[in-house]
Amino acid sequence: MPKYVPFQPLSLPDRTWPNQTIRHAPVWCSVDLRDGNQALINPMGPAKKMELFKTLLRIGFKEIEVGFPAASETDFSFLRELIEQQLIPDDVTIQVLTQARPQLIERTFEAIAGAKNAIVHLYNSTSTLQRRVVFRADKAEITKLAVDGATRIHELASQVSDGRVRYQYSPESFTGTEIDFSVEICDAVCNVWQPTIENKTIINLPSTVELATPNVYADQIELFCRLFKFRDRAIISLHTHNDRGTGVAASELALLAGADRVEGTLFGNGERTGNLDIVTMALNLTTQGIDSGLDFSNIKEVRRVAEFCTELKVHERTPYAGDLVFTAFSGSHQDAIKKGYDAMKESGQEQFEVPYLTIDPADIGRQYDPIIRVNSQSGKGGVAYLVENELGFRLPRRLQVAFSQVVQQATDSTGQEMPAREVGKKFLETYVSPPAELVYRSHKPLECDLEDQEMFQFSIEYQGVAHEVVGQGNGPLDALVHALTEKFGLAYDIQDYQEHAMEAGSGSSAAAYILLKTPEGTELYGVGQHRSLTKASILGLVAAINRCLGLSRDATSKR
Ligand SMILES: CC(=O)SCCNC(=O)CCNC(=O)[C@H](O)C(C)(C)COP(=O)(O)OP(=O)(O)OC[C@H]1O[C@@H](n2cnc3c(N)ncnc32)[C@H](O)[C@@H]1OP(=O)(O)O
Ligand SMILES: CC(C)C(=O)C(=O)O
Repeated sequence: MPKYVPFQPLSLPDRTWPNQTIRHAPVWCSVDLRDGNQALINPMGPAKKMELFKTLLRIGFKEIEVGFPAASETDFSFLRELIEQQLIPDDVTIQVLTQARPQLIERTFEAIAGAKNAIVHLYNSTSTLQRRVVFRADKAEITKLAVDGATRIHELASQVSDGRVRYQYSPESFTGTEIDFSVEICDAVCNVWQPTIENKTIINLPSTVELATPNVYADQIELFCRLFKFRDRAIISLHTHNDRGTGVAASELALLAGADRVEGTLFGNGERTGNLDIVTMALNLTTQGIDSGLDFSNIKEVRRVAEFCTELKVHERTPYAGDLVFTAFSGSHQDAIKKGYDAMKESGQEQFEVPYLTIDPADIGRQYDPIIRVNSQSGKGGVAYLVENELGFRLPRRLQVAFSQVVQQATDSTGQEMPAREVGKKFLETYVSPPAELVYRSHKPLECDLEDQEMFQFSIEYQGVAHEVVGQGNGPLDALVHALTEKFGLAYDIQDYQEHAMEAGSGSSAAAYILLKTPEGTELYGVGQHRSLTKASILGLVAAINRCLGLSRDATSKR
């Protein structure tokens, strides 16, 4: 006998779920305070339970499994506190889990006394393996266990006069149970509970252990729904775990297969590899334009509470919530993201269409600025994005290329990420305020008789000495270049000039980008920023000249 044998899928050649699409959100039930809690190294105490409960309410859950009150005093007294302190909103139903054992069921009803709306959730395991090794019982005995439990629940519920009690039954380990037996036992339980169209029973079909690919679970759900006598009087609920890493996929496919309701936890906390991650599943719906009914607009706060209560960290790569999921390090991704945002801004379109991003981070309370982070794998797009975001400069393409090489050199030499603020600092010290041999103080126009020519006098300092220089040209930049060539022999050619107004918030100033060519043929940018466009241009030119001067200084010192 081999150690591992493949899961035998059921035969369902006329399956219909692959042709379906999800069109609306399921009913959600959070099981954070029960399945999530039972899997913790340190189960939550009353204060943490309360904080998590309140967070679940804020998110918008209307059904919350608050515990297994017959199993633990903490769960019991927490439930009593919720009920006695009237902390459960009228439109919220609390759910409690119990095994099919009379004393546990009785204690469960003591726990929910006074609750306006409660779901009593009965479970017993039904799989071939559990029947054989845990219960050592045949199908009839397992069915009797469930029916006896259901009967006791029905008796106790009929004595409740001050609240509504609904029923839920889970054939635990459903995925390892023959479908006809799952149907048989659920039919037997429903025969006791006698659900109606108005008062449906919840039949929860758990993938207690994920045993096969998600399509197999979908087949199981579809076939169950076809065979189950009470389908029209039942809410079919899913409860997937993530043993094979496909808990979300399994629930999504099973919704296609006809399920109505989904149980899960925030960020997938739960037994072993966890329960279905409700945050991921809900936000997956959001990205399809479907209102999930849950509010994750402040996902950071939800994550903070979940991490505090569970003492488990949300992994950096967790969909939507992880630290790194809105971060692109690699150059081509950064370039594409920047272009995507620019295109959306230009077109003013509503539809969110940015390469590599499935959701607008702002919709879940995350920020744009950490989207792009720069390390030695980054390219011009990301670097330009950061400079624009940090400082408001919209770099011409050639300057993007040039500056990304500057950044690349720095990140290659440190082997470290360069934070956005450092990138901004590097940009300023490289292009806006490089070491200055030449300093511009002021300028004024002079009379000029020549057509299409202007003349200016510039007050400058060169190599620590103040000078007044005069030059003429087709504008102030040209005039300054001529004046400096004439006076100091600084012969640089302007190759490119670009400018733009800086956006509001940057002090409504202008930015100018000057590309100079040295007599040796090297091209260097300088950047100026000032309230006056003319001064921004002159400052950009002076910055570029200082970079050229620095280059020849370096060359001389190396000789
Ligand atoms: C898949 C799930 O997540 S199901 C939820 C599981 N959650 C928990 O177990 C957390 C809370 N549980 C507990 O605190 C305890 O297990 C208790 C209080 C419920 C029961 O405690 P104990 O009776 O002392 O022990 P234990 O859990 O070992 O009981 C196992 C017995 O219950 C039986 N049993 C297990 N599940 C069920 C069930 N759903 N219905 C009836 N009997 C059951 C087992 O067959 C076993 O019987 P045996 O003692 O005759 O062999
Ligand atoms: C009690 C059931 C629903 C359960 O937690 C599981 O099967 O994982």
